[in-house]
Amino acid sequence: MLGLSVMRRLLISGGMRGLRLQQLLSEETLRHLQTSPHNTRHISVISTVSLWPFSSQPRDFSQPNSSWSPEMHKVYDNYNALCDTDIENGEEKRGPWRKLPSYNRSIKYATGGIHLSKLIQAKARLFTRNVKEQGATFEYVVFVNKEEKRCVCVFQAGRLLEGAPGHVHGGAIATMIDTVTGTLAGFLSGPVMTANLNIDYRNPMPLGSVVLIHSALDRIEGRKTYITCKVTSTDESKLYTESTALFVSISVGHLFGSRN
Ligand SMILES: CCCCCCCCCCCCCC(=O)SCCNC(=O)CCNC(=O)[C@H](O)C(C)(C)COP(=O)(O)OP(=O)(O)OC[C@H]1O[C@@H](n2cnc3c(N)ncnc32)[C@H](O)[C@@H]1OP(=O)(O)O
Repeated sequence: MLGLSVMRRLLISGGMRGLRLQQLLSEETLRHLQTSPHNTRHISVISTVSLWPFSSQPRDFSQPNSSWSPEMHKVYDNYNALCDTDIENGEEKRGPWRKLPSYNRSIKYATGGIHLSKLIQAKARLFTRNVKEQGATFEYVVFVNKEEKRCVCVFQAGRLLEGAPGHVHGGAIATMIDTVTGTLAGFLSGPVMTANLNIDYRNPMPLGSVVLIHSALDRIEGRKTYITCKVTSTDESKLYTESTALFVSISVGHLFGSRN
């Protein structure tokens, strides 16, 4: 095993494939973290700690896999095509749509001070990405439109998400709504937490369905970001749920118990 000083030199020289926090967060989240005076101390602690240098590239769960139904593939392909880069007069032109990568945890194998050890638990996993069997629970990909301040998630509900017989559990649907609205709020406003989530369940969602979760910014008032959300069939003819969500911007210190 390499000594710590050797590993540190390899990391500094860029000779290893160690991942940094900056590579795992969206540009917007990092910008908010770095510009907020509340976060300066925590981000400087976190960002200087490289992750375990021998870890491989984390798996991006938003990539197609063999559990996806033909419908899931088709809708994914349609939205993915919107993310293509065009070449105009020799210049790369990027449209407003972007596919977001998705990992099963945000920070891996970091070592550090008391703040990090409180936040980072080696065995912690993102709730929606913690089942190894592909297709068993939450299969989803989020596409964001930065200009229109909205996003669309393509979601295939696996068999382990059963609630009412043959149908998706209301809590699993709520989880996906929280995830998608939270992703949009975080994309637009930086670090946030869900303060309020209201859901009207309009129609039962059959297990194995592929649905679209449409989420859009309603308004931002100071620290409050209000998001609306609708879950529909892929042809948008059937409405499964309607919801509204409130996210409140937090400082990183809030996660450590600070109210400042
Ligand atoms: C990092 C990378 C990760 C990868 C990501 C993967 C994506 C996954 C995405 C997953 C996403 C999953 C995300 C999750 O699941 S987050 C987990 C679920 N959420 C929580 O645990 C949050 C718990 N609550 C709190 O921590 C605090 O209460 C918060 C932070 C929300 C506010 O406490 P704070 O002390 O900071 O603020 P404040 O109390 O002064 O309030 C501020 C303003 O807000 C208004 N207000 C507050 N609450 C409510 C309410 N219920 N209805 C209406 N209004 C409310 C309040 O009146 C005030 O308004 P105004 O007086 O200013 O007008």
